[in-house]
Amino acid sequence: MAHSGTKDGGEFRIHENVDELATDLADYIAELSEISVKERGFFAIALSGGSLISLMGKLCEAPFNKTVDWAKWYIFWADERVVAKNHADSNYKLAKDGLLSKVPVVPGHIYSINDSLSAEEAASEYEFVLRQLVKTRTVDVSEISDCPKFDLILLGMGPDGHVASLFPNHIALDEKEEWIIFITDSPKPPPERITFTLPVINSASNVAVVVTGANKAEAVHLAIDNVGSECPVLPARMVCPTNGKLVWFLDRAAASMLEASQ
Ligand SMILES: O=C(O)[C@H](O)[C@@H](O)[C@H](O)[C@H](O)COP(=O)(O)O
Repeated sequence: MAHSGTKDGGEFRIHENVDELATDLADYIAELSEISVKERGFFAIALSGGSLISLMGKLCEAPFNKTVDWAKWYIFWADERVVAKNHADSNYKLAKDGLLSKVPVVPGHIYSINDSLSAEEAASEYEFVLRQLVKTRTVDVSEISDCPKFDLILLGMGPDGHVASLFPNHIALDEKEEWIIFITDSPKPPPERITFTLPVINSASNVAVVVTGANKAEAVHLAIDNVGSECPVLPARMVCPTNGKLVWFLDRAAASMLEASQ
C-alpha cells in the first residue's frame, strides 16, 4: 500500500494502482468474513453496482476461492436498478456474472430484489424480507436502533459524490425511518432504483467505499477533507457508521486531491 491514514474516525488506504487495491480489498473482505462467521455464524454483506464488482475479482481466485467460507455468506444489494435480472443494467446480473457464479455461495442466500414489481413495491418487499432476516439475526441488529447491522456494506462513489442510489440534494438523503426506499429520478441512468437509506448504511459494522480514477478526485477530497460548510454536502460525506468502521479504498488517481494524505 502506498499510504494509509485516518480522518474523522474513518481510515483511508491509498494504493499504487488498481491491482494493488484489488488485492487489499480481497484480503479485507476475506478477513471480515472470517471474523463474522466466527462470531455470528453468518456473513451478511451488501454489494453495490459499478466498478466495485470487477475490483472484487480477486475473491474468485486462489487462495480466496478456497479459503473463504462462502456457504455462510448472505448477499444483499445496497442499491439496485429496477430492471429485469437479466438486463445489462442489473446490479444483480453484474455481481452474478462477475463474482457470484464463480464461487460456491448458496443460491438461497442471494437476496436480489423482485424484478416483477414496481420500484415502490420492490423496495417495500425487500425491506420486509430484510426484517425477517434481522428477526432471526441472520443479519445482526444495531444496538441503538432497530436497524439491520450488516457485517459489511460495500459502496462505490460517483464523480458527483453519490453512494448507493443516494444522490446529491435528493430528498432520499433525509430519510430517517425507512430502511429501503425507491427513487424514480436517478440522475445516473436507469432512473428507477431502490436503495438502502443512510440510517441502514450508518448502522453497519463495516462500510467500505471503493473509488478509483482521477474523475473522482475532487469528490474524494470533498468527502474526506475538512472543507468549508458552504460546500454542498456530498452523500459520501454523510457515510459515517455510528458504531462501525469506515474504510476508503483509493487508487493514487482518486486520492490525488486529498489533503489528508499530504
Ligand atoms: O448501481 C449503481 O449505479 C451504484 O451502486 C452506484 O452507487 C455506483 O456504485 C457508483 O455510481 C460508482 O460506480 P462506478 O464505480 O462504476 O463509477
